Amino acid sequence: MDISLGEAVAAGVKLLSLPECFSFIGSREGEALSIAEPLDGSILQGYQELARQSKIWLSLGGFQEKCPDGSRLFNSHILLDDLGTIQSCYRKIHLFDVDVPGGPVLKESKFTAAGSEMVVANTPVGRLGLTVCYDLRFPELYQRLRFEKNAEVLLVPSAFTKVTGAAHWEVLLRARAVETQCYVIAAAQAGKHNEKRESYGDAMVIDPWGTVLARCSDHLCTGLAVAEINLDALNSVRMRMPISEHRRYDIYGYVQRDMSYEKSSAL
Ligand SMILES: O=C(O)CNC(=O)[C@H](CS)NC(=O)CCC(=O)C(=O)O
Repeated sequence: MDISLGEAVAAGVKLLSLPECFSFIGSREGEALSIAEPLDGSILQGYQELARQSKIWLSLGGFQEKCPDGSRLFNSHILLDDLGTIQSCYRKIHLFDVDVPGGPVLKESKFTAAGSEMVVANTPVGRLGLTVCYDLRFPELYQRLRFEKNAEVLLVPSAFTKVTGAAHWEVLLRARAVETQCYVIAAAQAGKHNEKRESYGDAMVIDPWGTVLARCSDHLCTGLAVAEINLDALNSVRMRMPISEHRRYDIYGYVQRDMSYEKSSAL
């Protein structure tokens, strides 16, 4: 963490995104619940201090946030500003209860409670839409973040399984970027964590045309993918192909334009 943070600061990075399980990845069932803390606990305070010292925004995907009654956790994506203040907290709404073909059987809902709200936040790199990992498979969420809440940059911090990552990771991320005309920033866990868990890796940043601008393609190691978010380029893509105007809101029904979110964006 310190190494990548130092590298990021040296590279002039304004916002650094860390993957799901950035502070802890469990090897035994229920372990995550035993280390879970509320948002004002010491784990997050440490990251707040790092953000403050480094004057950098941090997107912390997949924090094990203890629910108020202590019985479960939320899989939370927290956004810290460059003063270390918590700006937003998104709680993962789709839980991964899946028997992965040729991979593990995972039942996230056993210890995790699902969130129920979409979250966007204005930052120096544009208006962010916060999501986590398995959410990536549910395009309605991204459609609403873009067409209802006017997101410009979609964040998908993840710990994709090796099997599903190899089959679906890049195609899903690029599809979300193209169909929303948003930047996509997808931080990713990589490599073998323990006997049972292995993550696919391949963190990447994608532009609104679907081009992969930067990636950590060595699946076995950690690293930093750095790219520029250019909102002029984003607006040019949107103006030339105005899908937000061509959308048949009248037919879809479930995706309504909320004009209060129309105004952008970068702080
Ligand atoms: O349990 C933890 O420690 C942290 N949470 C995760 O790793 C989550 C839930 S098990 N993983 C995913 O959502 C993988 C999705 C995925 O791989 C896919 O959609 O293909």
